[in-house]
Amino acid sequence: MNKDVFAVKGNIVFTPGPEGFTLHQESYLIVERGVVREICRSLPAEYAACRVEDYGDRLIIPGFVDLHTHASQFNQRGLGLDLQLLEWLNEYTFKEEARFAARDYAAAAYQAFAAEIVRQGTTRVVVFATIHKESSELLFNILARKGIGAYVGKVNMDRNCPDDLREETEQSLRDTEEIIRRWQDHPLVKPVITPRFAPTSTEKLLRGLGALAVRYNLPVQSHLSENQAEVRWVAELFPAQAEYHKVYDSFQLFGQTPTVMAHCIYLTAEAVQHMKMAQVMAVHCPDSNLNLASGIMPVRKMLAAGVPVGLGTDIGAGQSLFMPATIVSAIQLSKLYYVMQPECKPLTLSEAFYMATKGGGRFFGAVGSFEPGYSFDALIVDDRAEHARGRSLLERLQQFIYTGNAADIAERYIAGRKITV
Ligand SMILES: O=c1[nH]c(=O)c2nc[nH]c2[nH]1
Repeated sequence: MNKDVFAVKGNIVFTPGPEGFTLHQESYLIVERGVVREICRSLPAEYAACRVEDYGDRLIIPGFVDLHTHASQFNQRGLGLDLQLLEWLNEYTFKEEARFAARDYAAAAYQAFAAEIVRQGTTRVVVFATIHKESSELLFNILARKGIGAYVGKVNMDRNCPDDLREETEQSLRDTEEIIRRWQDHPLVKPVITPRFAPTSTEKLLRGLGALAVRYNLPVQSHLSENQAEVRWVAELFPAQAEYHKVYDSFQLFGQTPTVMAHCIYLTAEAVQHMKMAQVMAVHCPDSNLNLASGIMPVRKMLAAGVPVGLGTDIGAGQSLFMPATIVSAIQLSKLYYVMQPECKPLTLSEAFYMATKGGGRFFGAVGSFEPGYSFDALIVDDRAEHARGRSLLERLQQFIYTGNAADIAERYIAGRKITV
């Protein structure tokens, strides 16, 4: 039997669409060359000789996709969260990110970050590093060695930030291009163009980054309309643009290549339509939005308009890397929003789970589901505690999402490979 084929056996749960879960009790999932081939109740004769990883009564669910977080803010989790965005950046975040000029500091922080996201069950991550070329490349290397699927962004900033984080524009673009050339063909860890946000970018920088995105056909990540003071500031800095998103769009950084924008709280109907038309993905980061008192993303309106939405932990404005906690926060925040605006129905568990798996996973391609052709990114959840006994698979999943933690995750697979914690 081909060594590239194996099967996992257990209780398989996933969301092919946001409207509900697909459940396969005590079934086999066949993996070939890292990709899901099929799910079946008994092992077909052609696979009789293949290795079976038998997980008994445990749950097998897709690995989580964290669509927005900052590896460089891992060490500052929980700090300064009585502040709002712009003060928090100045008082805490920029000071922390300046420390990544030192290679040893960056290596230790990024090792800790990578170990923690694996432990917490995240199998794919879209992540900000800092402006520093060397330490950003450390992050690429550390994630690649662990076998994690990632888009890593060397951050670009050339104004409105402390001197020790302000790049010379041409150098910033050269450093970015160097990293692109070295990493664009890596199978799992790839570069993403990362202007921090409009206020810390000159037009020249944005123009150069948009040109790189298009020339190398690379995805883009940034922040959009997170905080009201930020939105007003962007209007002052870019008076020629009628709206925040148009700043990015006018420099080919808004859907010309696959794009994720974090937060998206204060958008006009026109901006939402633009996102739908360009299929720009919105990343909902509920913990971050609560902590920095930023506001609530109108998720239901975005979904109804046809905007693709994923979820992000947004460390260090968010406090936890555990994606089920982000799923719960997104649902809870949608319920608060519903109380204020009853026409916006709360998110269901399957909708939020979908956002944290297949919904966000589309940024990586066929990721986040167990349909044939999808990358086998999976978690084995060992929830066989007293409270789970006699419950349905769906109830067990509900309890894991609402009350579980990293200790309940027995194994992790990424692209068919078992990843060690
Ligand atoms: O939550 C956030 N974290 C950041 O680091 C950041 N930078 C710009 N805007 C931001 N928002």
